[in-house]
Amino acid sequence: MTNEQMTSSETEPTDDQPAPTPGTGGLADSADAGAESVTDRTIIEARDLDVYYGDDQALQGIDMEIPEKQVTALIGPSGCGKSTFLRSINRMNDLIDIARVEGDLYFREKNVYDDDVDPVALRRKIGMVFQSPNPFPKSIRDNVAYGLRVQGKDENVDEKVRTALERAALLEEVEDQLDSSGLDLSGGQQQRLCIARAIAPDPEVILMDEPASALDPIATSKIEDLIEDLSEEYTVVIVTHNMQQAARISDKTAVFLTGGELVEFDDTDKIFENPEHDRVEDYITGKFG
Ligand SMILES: Nc1ncnc2c1ncn2[C@@H]1O[C@H](COP(=O)(O)OP(=O)(O)OP(=O)(O)O)[C@@H](O)[C@H]1O
Repeated sequence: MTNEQMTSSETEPTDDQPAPTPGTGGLADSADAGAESVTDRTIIEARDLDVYYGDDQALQGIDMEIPEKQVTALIGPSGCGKSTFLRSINRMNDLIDIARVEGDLYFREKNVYDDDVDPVALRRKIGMVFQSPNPFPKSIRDNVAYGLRVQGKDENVDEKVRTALERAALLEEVEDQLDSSGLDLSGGQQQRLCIARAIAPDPEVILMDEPASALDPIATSKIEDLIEDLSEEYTVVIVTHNMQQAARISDKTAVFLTGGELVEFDDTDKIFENPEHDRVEDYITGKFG
């Protein structure tokens, strides 16, 4: 995007949207952005976003406004572009050689694809949890401390590790074994450890790509409870194949359909009880997908 294409809201600080400060990778500081609790303020906005892999288009003209400190679920049949959209938010698609993004993706009104945005700084603010739990072959403590040390946030590491484990609803279970390997935990505990690792550096947004799909029902239910709790402090965007899960835990739901189109985005209750589009109703009621 060129400067000519920028709107004034991206170039001029406003009362509730200060200009990015130096040393923050081109992004505004969360402290600057205000710390009020639940709001309907948009934190992430896609405008006419297209993503291609080589010549194949995976997302078409996506427009979406994701509210802060709420849970937004991305649902839709396999291959419709949910993970691609998730990865475009924190520029994980940059790591895929053939991926190309067109259009705009704003994080707190700053286009994350602008030249002055450092993707590594962006990923500090927008963390990610993957489908399969992937702890490092390190101790529980070092798994959680990893992100802090990488970012030079190495003061009071032990306290920050405990806080992150507590926020991830894992501290009670592992308190006496912080020096044991993260790989010795159960699958559900490993996933909560990965969530603790993601939240230790205190991001603003947590992206989750089917975080419970490899877990049993009890571990899944713990992760769902945790996601609801996390949304008091963080914005959560979650890809799920499980429609009941989306209905249970999300405030907003985006329905993508084949071809990489966002067909409907609304309050979760509206999507599941009275969707606008027949294709969404057919998908929700299991007629396809
Ligand atoms: N690394 C890649 N290289 C090439 N094509 C890709 C890549 N990742 C995804 N695609 C293609 O982009 C389209 C969207 O894929 P994506 O994984 O985003 O969909 P999805 O809705 O998350 O699917 P699923 O529910 O099966 O995980 C698919 O056609 C897929 O084959």
